[in-house]
Amino acid sequence: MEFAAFTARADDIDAEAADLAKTALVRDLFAAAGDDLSVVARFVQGRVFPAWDSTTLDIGPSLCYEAIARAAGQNVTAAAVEDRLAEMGEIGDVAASFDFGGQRGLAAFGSGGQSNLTVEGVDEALRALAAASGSGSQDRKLDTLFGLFNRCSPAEARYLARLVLAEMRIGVGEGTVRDAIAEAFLADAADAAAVRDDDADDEQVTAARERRDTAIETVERALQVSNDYGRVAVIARDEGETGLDAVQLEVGRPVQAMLAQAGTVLDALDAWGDVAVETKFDGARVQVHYDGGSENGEGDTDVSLFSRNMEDVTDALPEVVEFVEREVDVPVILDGEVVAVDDDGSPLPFQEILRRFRRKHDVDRMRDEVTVELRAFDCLHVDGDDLLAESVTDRHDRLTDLLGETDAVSNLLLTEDAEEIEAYEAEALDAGHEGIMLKNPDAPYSPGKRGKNWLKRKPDVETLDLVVTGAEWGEGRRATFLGTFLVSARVEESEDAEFRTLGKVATGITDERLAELTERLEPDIVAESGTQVDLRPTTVFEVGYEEIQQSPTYSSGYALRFPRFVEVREDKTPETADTLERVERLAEQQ
Ligand SMILES: Nc1ncnc2c1ncn2[C@@H]1O[C@H](COP(=O)(O)OP(=O)(O)OP(=O)(O)O)[C@@H](O)[C@H]1O
Repeated sequence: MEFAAFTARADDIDAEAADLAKTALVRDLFAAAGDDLSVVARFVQGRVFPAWDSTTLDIGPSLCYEAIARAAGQNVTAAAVEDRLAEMGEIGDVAASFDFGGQRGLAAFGSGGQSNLTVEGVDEALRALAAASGSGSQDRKLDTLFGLFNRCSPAEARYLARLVLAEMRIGVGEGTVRDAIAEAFLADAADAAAVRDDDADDEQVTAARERRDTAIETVERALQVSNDYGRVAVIARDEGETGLDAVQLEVGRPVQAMLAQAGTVLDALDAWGDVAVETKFDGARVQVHYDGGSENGEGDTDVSLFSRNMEDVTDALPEVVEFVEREVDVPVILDGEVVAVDDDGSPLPFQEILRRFRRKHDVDRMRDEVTVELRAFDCLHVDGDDLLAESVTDRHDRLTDLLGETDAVSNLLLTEDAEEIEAYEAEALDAGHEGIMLKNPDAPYSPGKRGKNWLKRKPDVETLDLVVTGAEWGEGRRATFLGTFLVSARVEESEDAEFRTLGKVATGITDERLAELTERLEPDIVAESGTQVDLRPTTVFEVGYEEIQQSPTYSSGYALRFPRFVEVREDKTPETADTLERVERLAEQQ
């Protein structure tokens, strides 16, 4: 395909505002792309390389301005290009505003005022440019880019500049490309697309939409698995649905990470009954690919580690590479978090992992300063089996089969009991983790999706300022601390400060804080029975919660679900703490 033909269609796509009509134009472009289909499917999104490939062109804006300036002629400097950019606001428009290649339409172009650039030629040139490395590589990049601009018509220059800086600005996102692939090459979607434009009756339109949606899902799955729009477009055209269904994960090619939404324990229990609960590790997401140790040439590591953005971070994390090589002997793709830990394996603050995560220099020196470890929580592939469609629990079983029940694997609790979740959360927070994740135990792994199947437990929106009226001594290593605090609301009308109990708070308090609180509250103990103590009301806690429930357990007639310690309200006294009336009001508003 001529590059000029591609850019003319890009202009048409840009000019079309309606989503469906835009998709139809992209579909027609794909249908006309012939041998260049895979490149066109990427270029249309401003990509030269597939998403799984972390190769970059490594062309910064200034190199691009310099190349444009050179192609624009002797009197134009990079500074002048920048000035024009400040005026016009967008590099494509700037590139299109210059007269490249001397006598446009004569010597520089072939017959008919066309440049002789092809989509394939531009792709090859850009790939060669990306591969340039070592001394003088920036100069070679500049030369190649200058050569390309020098041959461009204004419309071509507009899109070349945008392609090089990875933003096409024609309003074509991943969804448009996916739908266009389905419409161009899968019979069901094409047929459905035709129906939607007609004056068909509702039933026909619904049936057509369903056929189109099914076809789109087929494309979507193949895209999720391969992360390669070009390859999927070609498979859809040449092998149809059967070919797309056969697309498999490939070890070494990262998959988009599944993401979480904020949610509550009660949301999770309501929606799924059983909940898979895990620690939320406070580190950096990492996807581990290991080819099982097959022969792959001298000294090459066969473990690759990718960040959440699919950037290759293998060299920064040698401990994780060594761990995988030591513990695993089959091909795998694992999902997890890499955390910084102290000598006991306890988690260190998030800032510490940032000192290691993308590091390119001094890795060995930093390795001595900050120790990192893998915490795997999911398993996408083991020894030839793709597991994306399996449930959370089955995938986790495969993970423990692989690595055993060690610190390197999340400890998954399957429960329908809110109190068990509360206890799990308390333990996770005590151990210094960020919190908990709640997962639908039956859910598949949906790459790139921020769906409702993974919830990160939401911080409490509403808090109450409650008086501490009792406590319990802890157990084991915490036997000398007050560990659980009974919190109460003030009865507004009461003459002599009356308080009604509302719940027990044990979650969200570090050991250090417990020691402080014990020291502070011990003088207030007025009665003791077993591990339980009554306290003179002096101290106000800010307490978070998920829900207020009617309950006979406490004297207020209410109970807080998932109460959590937030802070001591040093600025409040029991007289200014929240009242039972406020609690009642909040309970009604839920
Ligand atoms: N057990 C776990 N299961 C899934 N994700 C976990 C787990 N432990 C830690 N995580 C991390 O939690 C992230 C989701 O939580 P969070 O939303 O706080 O992450 P973020 O990157 O700060 O924000 P966001 O994902 O909303 O952009 C995951 O991407 C993963 O890195």
